[in-house]
Amino acid sequence: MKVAIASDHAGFRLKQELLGALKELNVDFDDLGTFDEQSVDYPDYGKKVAEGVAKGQYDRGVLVCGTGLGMAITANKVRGVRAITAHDVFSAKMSRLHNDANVLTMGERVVGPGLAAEVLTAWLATEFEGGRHQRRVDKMTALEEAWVN
Ligand SMILES: O=C(CO)[C@H](O)[C@H](O)[C@H](O)COP(=O)(O)O
Repeated sequence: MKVAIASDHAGFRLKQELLGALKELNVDFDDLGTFDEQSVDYPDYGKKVAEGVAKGQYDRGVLVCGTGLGMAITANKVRGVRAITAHDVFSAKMSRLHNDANVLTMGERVVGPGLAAEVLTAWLATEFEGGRHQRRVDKMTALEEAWVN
């Protein structure tokens, strides 16, 4: 599995912690920035990760900002992306089992590094269940495609 990860300035420190978690998990990843705590605009980084996932360059994306919310809104503008914000393990697992979420967002101002690493680990390890959930994901995709033109 190949993962893209990025943050804005408000998520930089948590992103650095999550890089360590990815290394411990032996997950192949690219860090797409930002690379320090200088103020930047989260949509620029959300776009990079979301487009990489949508194009198939990455299997999953991880985005960190202050709350996780702006990154999720941004990533969900890109066709094919199903981004969710999760700060608990149950939601993270369910987003994979039922929603086939391909981008996880978290907020450094919301969650501590220990729990964030647990959430990320659970999210990466959980597979989509398919079945009735595939039908529902297909309906979300159809809705997205209907609004493209
Ligand atoms: O949480 C965020 C967006 O949902 C981002 O991290 C922004 O950076 C946040 O809105 C706060 O920005 P600030 O410039 O650090 O006040």
